[in-house]
Amino acid sequence: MAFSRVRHNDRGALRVYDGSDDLAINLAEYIAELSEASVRDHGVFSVALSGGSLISLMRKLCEAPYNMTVDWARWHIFWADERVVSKSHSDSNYKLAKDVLLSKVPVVPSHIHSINDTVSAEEAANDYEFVIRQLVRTRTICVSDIHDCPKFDLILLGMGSDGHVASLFPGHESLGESNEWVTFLTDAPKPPHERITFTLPHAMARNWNTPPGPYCTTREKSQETTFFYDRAVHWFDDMMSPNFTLVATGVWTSVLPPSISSGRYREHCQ
Ligand SMILES: O=C1O[C@H](COP(=O)(O)O)[C@@H](O)[C@H](O)[C@H]1O
Repeated sequence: MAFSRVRHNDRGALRVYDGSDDLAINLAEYIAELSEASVRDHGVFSVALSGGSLISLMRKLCEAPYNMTVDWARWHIFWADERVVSKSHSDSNYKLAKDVLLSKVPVVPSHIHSINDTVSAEEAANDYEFVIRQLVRTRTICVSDIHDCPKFDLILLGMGSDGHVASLFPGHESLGESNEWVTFLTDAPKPPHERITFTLPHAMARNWNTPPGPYCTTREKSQETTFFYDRAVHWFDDMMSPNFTLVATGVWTSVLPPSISSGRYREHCQ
């Protein structure tokens, strides 16, 4: 059965699927429904992507019926994190999304808000925050009801095997940044070392009374030897906040704390 109808959770949700295909089918349906609801509500669907395995999990959006039924012209695409490399570099999150998804659907090129790849990491982060501020001002991106902060219609976050989401790495000093919406790293533990990323409050709604919008993170891989469960586990409190949906395959949920994997968050999808 499909992912349940889009709704705003009053708590986080965990949705577990049998395998990668099952997850991808349901993720496409979830995104398509959210796109439709957002366009109906305010004429735009603003979505912030990550890189990595998340992008291939979005593959079903290029196929029928979504390639025809989604209102692609209303999409505005952002990146929750990006590696500071040229857009044609194989490490570029933009290139990955372009190759796998964006080149296959009729998104308006000027609605693809990629980073400036010709400047330093610090300049790219400042520049990207400026772009987002302009689009908040014109209400292309909605604004939080209680803060003057962006409220994307969807932020899609993968999770690395070391527990990082966007380019927020467990234990890294950039986690302390709370004034900016976008920050930069020049020493990311995972190469490439130069990156920009939404900050933790921005990406995960921590410290905000009202979460700014729906969040979805995906994990499909099985438990890997490199997965430091104890390093990643501190995210889960943030993740399971209202509006956060954690989408995973059954095999991965074996590494989740029992309170999340079998408890109050779990939604039954079949
Ligand atoms: O470096 C990154 O890794 C994460 C996770 O990637 P995955 O391939 O392990 O799923 C990704 O979400 C992030 O955007 C990217 O910059």
